[in-house]
Amino acid sequence: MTDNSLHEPQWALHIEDLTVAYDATPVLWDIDLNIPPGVMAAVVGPNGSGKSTLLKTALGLVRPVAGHVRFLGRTAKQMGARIGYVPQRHSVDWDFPTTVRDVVEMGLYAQVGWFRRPSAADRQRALDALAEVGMQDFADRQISRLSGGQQQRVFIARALVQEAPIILLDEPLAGVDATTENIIMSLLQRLRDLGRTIIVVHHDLTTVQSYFDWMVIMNVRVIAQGPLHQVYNQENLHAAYGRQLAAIAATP
Ligand SMILES: Nc1ncnc2c1ncn2[C@@H]1O[C@H](COP(=O)(O)OP(=O)(O)OP(=O)(O)O)[C@@H](O)[C@H]1O
Repeated sequence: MTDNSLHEPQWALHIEDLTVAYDATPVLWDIDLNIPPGVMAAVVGPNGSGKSTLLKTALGLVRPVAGHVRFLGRTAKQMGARIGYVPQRHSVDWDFPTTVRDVVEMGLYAQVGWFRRPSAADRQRALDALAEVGMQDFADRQISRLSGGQQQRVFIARALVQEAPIILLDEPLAGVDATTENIIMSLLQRLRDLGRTIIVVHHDLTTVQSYFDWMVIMNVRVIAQGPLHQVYNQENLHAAYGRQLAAIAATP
């Protein structure tokens, strides 16, 4: 029997009946989610509400108990490098001995093949991507010898060379200064304006309205999802954050 609901190419991200547990404790429960192409979507919710797990499960890095995920109608595996992923900074082994240039060139391998060396033109694309994020002067620096904000920008440059239509970022603004925040957000907005879909786990409710046009509010379950102006309201935020809300944001 074929299930046509699995193939939903009109959605950049389509998630159905997704349940995920760590050690028998459910951390995502019966998630149904649709994000259309070409939006800049914030995924918000309190600490431990399952935001990172949602991204990792969508990418196939965590195995769900139930449910399925499609990007533009395809599995994450079928999409391969057509999904860019910028993981949470603390989840990356920054001591791995590699240069900034190498990290960005890794984004090219899916296109040029693992066994072919990148051509001069490919390498130039990597440098161009570094220039886009203002990191061209750091190409030969060891990745471990960068600040947190600089590391994030390098990972974004890698997503840029992948030319992925969908980019997932897990708290790209955590611990970065205002200048880096501006560089990252204007770059992401430019990519969105070019038609890419940007999905960002975001912590700061005070900036969510200025940066995003789509929103998913979650706490183990999805509390609300849709265009930001429809979803960002006191009732939905309260349902997700409860009493914490007053402490973390001035809400509408
Ligand atoms: N590998 C793991 N093994 C066991 N439990 C885990 C694991 N990863 C996350 N958890 C738990 O799953 C829940 C959801 O975690 P997750 O990191 O997805 O939440 P989050 O919303 O991204 O949190 P934060 O905002 O603090 O980054 C938390 O209770 C967390 O402790």
